[in-house]
Amino acid sequence: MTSFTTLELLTPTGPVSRRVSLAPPRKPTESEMPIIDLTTIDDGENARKVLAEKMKLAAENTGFFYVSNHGIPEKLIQSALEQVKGFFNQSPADKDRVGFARSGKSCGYHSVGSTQINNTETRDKKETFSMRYDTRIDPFHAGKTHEDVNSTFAATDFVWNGTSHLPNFRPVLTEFYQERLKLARKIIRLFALALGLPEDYFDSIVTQPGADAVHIHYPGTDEMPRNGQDVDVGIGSHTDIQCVTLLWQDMSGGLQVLSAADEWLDAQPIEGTLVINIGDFLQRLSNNKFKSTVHRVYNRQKTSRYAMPFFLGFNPDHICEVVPTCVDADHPPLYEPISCGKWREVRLKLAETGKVASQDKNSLL
Ligand SMILES: O=C(O)CCC(=O)C(=O)O
Ligand SMILES: [Fe+2]
Repeated sequence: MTSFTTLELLTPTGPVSRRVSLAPPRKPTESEMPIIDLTTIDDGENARKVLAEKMKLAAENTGFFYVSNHGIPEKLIQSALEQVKGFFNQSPADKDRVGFARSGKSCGYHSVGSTQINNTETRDKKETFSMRYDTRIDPFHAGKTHEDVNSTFAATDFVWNGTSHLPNFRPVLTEFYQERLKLARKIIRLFALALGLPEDYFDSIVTQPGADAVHIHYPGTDEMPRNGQDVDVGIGSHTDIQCVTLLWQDMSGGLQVLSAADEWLDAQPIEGTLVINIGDFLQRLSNNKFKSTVHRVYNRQKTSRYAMPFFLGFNPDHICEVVPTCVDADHPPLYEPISCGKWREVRLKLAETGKVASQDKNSLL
């Protein structure tokens, strides 16, 4: 008989207790995590409608799928990985020069164990280097003068100044960020089609989006802890906050996705693919049609695991409501309008403190 434990999870409607299987993760079925081939993504709207239909099925099922032929050169991904390894191989003091708190808490370095995304699991056994959206590197704004809408220019300059001794770190990570931003904008167009909307429906609200790139190192483990205890979780059970996540993972394995039946699925790495998943904000806008699904990572091997997720949100100040195609007399909107920036802030505060400020309570409805 399957046995279960209970985890507290942060969901779009606030924290909930959820029954979760203790059985080892199983392989997902084809429809739980399909592979969608993006070769035809630039071939015209009819070709994109075919892709969008496949994405819709995945979005309504587990909210997780793989994409192949996504157009980001493998060579660029491998160069980014080399740079990221070089960064993490530095001394703790060198990494702390670009510490998250020092940068103004919007980008930079988090050390191993400094975060705990889920309070019912262990601290997260990972270290990260995060980049935030910066208009100056957005190909969409090339050749324009820039206003610092998010007040992050100083923070991003701070982290690049603190890594300038790693000569290719900034240019390679910037190029990789730009490629993912372009791909994420194409993917959000496919999601618009998948929601029965015109494909340019979201275009005007991804011009200066909340778009974060995180580079993660999960250290290996030398031996299994004694007394039947498991190793610490790499990143605890959570849902992603914004709209769409594009995840590159190395071949280590360890990413687990919670099925509708509360069982863990093994989102095994597939060479040449990215994993795409839906975040809470897109679930809100879709009136829960699209699923923002709980996932976590364990690195149980002796060697390091590396992963590089990219999170796309909308322009932070734009107030968004449930989209018209997901509302009718039988399906009234389940959520109040809110901006993606405010939503992110409320969710991060909730993750940090376990509480929502009373003036923000309505935002979580
Ligand atoms: O490392 C991974 O494969 C996933 C990381 C993740 O879920 C996250 O950063 O939100
Ligand atoms: Fe995640």
